[in-house]
Amino acid sequence: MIQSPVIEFKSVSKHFIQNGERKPVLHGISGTIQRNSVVVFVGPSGSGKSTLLSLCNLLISPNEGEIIVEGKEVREWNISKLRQHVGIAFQNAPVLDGTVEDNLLLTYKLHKKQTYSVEQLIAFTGLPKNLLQQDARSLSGGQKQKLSLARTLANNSSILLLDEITAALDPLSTHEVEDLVLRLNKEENKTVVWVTHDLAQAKRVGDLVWLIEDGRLVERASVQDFFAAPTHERTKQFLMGEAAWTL
Ligand SMILES: Nc1ncnc2c1ncn2[C@@H]1O[C@H](COP(=O)(O)OP(=O)(O)OP(=O)(O)O)[C@@H](O)[C@H]1O
Repeated sequence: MIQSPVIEFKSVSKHFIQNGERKPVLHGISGTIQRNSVVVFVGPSGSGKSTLLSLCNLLISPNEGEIIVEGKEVREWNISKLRQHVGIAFQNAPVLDGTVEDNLLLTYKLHKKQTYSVEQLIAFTGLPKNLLQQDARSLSGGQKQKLSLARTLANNSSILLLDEITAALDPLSTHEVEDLVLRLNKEENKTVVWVTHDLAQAKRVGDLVWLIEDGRLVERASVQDFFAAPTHERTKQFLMGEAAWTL
């Protein structure tokens, strides 16, 4: 398979200023995300996973290093083009006032470009068509996530950044959202970067796993190697620690 990087992190460091103090969060992260892959970021709480994700569509900027998206440094992109190209979804999917259809049409109004019809989008998500006229705020958490993913499809984003998108969902909705993301990956060629705390989910969805600890990329491996044959002692400790939590 031809490897084609869509995101490259080059010695990326990030700190925040909190109460006048410099708080380092990421330390010289380097690595590449290949086109059409599903890369899962795992690691302890507070290790910097969401921060690394948020740098990719410039929700925040790096202090040092570069993030190259499709060959161009993020800060050189036109920001609205970057955010159209690199969609991001969070645990609580935001929906706008109005019907489900209004929510899906908003993307078209913003970008004046329609790749898929509203009917195609709703069919792709597996949501029933009769939901189109329903108030979007009345949807369940799982339905809101599917709507949010449909918006990234409407946007024609080719990279999807997903931050704990199933953390608040029941197991059935979690599996449905996973299936939807994997169809976006396989059928629509979306590259997916997925932050999760759920190692079973990482096994189900990932091609590659990155372990982030204390703002450092500790291990980057195929999902099989990560769980069956991790090379780093810290990965083994992390997996043992997580296994203890889930007993
Ligand atoms: N805007 C901010 N200002 C100050 N500190 C921040 C800010 N955003 C994140 N942090 C800090 O950066 C560190 C990394 O946070 P981040 O959310 O990236 O971790 P994470 O690995 O995604 O954690 P979790 O798994 O709990 O979501 C944390 O200590 C967090 O408090």
